[in-house]
Amino acid sequence: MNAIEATDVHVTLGGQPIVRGVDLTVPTGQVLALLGANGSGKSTLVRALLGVVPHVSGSVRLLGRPLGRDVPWRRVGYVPQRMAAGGGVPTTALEVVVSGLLDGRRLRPPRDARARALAALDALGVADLHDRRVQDLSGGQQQRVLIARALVREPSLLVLDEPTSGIDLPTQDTFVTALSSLRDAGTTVVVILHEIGPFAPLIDRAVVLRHGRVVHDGAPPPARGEHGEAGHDHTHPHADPEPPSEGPDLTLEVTR
Ligand SMILES: Nc1ncnc2c1ncn2[C@@H]1O[C@H](COP(=O)(O)OP(=O)(O)OP(=O)(O)O)[C@@H](O)[C@H]1O
Repeated sequence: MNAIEATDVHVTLGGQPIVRGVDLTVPTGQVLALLGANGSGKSTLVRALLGVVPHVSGSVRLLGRPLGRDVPWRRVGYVPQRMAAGGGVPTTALEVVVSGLLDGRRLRPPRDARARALAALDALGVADLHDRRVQDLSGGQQQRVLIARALVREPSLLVLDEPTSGIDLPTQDTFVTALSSLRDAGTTVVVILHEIGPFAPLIDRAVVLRHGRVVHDGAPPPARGEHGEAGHDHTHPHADPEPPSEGPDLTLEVTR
């Protein structure tokens, strides 16, 4: 079965065509990197695949079901682009992760929620921060908490939007380790990346977007692509001289 089947997806935001006819079939168990310059439509595409923004035409199936109520959402994990994990509400890291175990039908977390949440935090190397308020954590620590929140669901399909932007190398390595165990468990992963970097050995396939269209679909570009080589300029964080314009661009790159 395919985890994602998207056909001719078009998304328009603010009157502008942002995703322009994307076909994307992701077989179960594949680890796919979605690459492209700032503003090429990567986040918008994954949001449309998950139904967070509507697509104006085309069709999307997730885990065998048409996008909508029939999708087994409990089996889908999503880590959006960097955002304040706790907003204005004082919330501990543990609570954020436990919230990953809640869904519409379940008002109380399962009995083993605490143990599972602690294990997820531990997998990301931040178990010791479990009773700290998320808003007091650094950006990279918050990002790890959000990834733990997605992992605790043990999703069949995990979608990550730039999970490593602004986090340091040791944290990236922790994340690479967490991702490789997911891969070994047969989880389908779609990950938006700026640089393939340490993920190279884990990536089965790379899709590069430019101006809302797929311009490459196949082998991942080299980890440190040479300038001028296919894939390089689309994956480099500073390649696009145009700053991203209006929109919910939440990538506040604190450490860059
Ligand atoms: N709600 C919105 N209204 C209007 N335009 C939007 C909206 N959201 C995004 N856009 C625009 O859509 C384009 C694609 O944005 P998107 O965030 O999908 O790109 P991206 O490839 O993920 O970029 P980045 O690498 O910077 O995260 C950008 O030009 C952005 O300004």
